Amino acid sequence: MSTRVAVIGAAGRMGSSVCGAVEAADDLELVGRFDARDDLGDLGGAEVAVEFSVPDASPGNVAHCVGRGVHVVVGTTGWDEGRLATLREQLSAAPEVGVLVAPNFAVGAVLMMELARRAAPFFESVEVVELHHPDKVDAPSGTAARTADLVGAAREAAGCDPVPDATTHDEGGARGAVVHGVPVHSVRLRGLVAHQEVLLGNPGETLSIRHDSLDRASFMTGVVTAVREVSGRPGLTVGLEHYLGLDG
Ligand SMILES: NC(=O)C1=CN([C@@H]2O[C@H](COP(=O)(O)OP(=O)(O)OC[C@H]3O[C@@H](n4cnc5c(N)ncnc54)[C@H](OP(=O)(O)O)[C@@H]3O)[C@@H](O)[C@H]2O)C=CC1
Ligand SMILES: O=C(O)C1=N[C@H](C(=O)O)C[C@H](O)C1
Repeated sequence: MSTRVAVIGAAGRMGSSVCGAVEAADDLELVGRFDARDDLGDLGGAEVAVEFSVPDASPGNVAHCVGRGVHVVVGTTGWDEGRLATLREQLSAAPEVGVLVAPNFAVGAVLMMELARRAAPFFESVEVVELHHPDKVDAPSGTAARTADLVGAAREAAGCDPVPDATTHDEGGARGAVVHGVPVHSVRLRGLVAHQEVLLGNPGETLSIRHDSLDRASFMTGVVTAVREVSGRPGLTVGLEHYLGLDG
């Protein structure tokens, strides 16, 4: 039997790719495409919804799905701690529903974040550079914010000093946004898709960990895996690493 799937944000760059990936999978059936201004209603009878819209709309869309007992795979950015806490409350009233919020569905990007988290306590300096297509509306990227959070927490737990930085004058913000003590720099360039480099430095050596999504196909294996598994993982999961067995 096929799993019935609805896509929210279906006309967008990611949504349209996800519709294609669902249609190409023998065990999945695309039962609804929803976009801005559409009434989500009963989500076309879907068992699982995939949500790739815009940061301001995503929490409302996900709450709608949870309220109807529909499992959700969420790729939209902007899910800060406050939004996640509200979602956890909503899920406590629907304990059978599974929601995965993942800032990046590319397997290589998940590995990049994990490698950066593990490497960060061994270096004095760490900075994140994310590079994306110029139609992206949010900065820093969700992946960069998550990477900086993981790296910052790992360094805190290991008792690392703050990253060294003698800057005293930065009126233009050239040193980037600081997330969990980690400088994050955002590049927007025509021709790019989604790229990130984590730079680590010690006296006499540097380590660069880079991931490149050259095509949105890079996200589809992760999305389809999540669609297949989300109903078996009730409650809130943050990060695809938990579905890939990388959380041990
Ligand atoms: N987790 C991951 O692996 C990835 C995450 N992303 C994230 O996914 C999100 C979407 O990216 P992308 O596809 O490039 O963006 P797009 O702008 O191409 O697509 C977003 C779509 O959502 C629609 N939309 C706007 N408001 C609503 C609403 N209230 N309900 C439903 N749909 C709505 C937009 O319609 P309209 O244009 O008419 O406003 C548009 O069609 C971003 O947050 C991005 O960062 C992107 C790639 C990978
Ligand atoms: O908007 C994008 O394109 C992407 N958004 C996500 C993010 O903000 O991290 C994932 C990936 O980087 C592509």
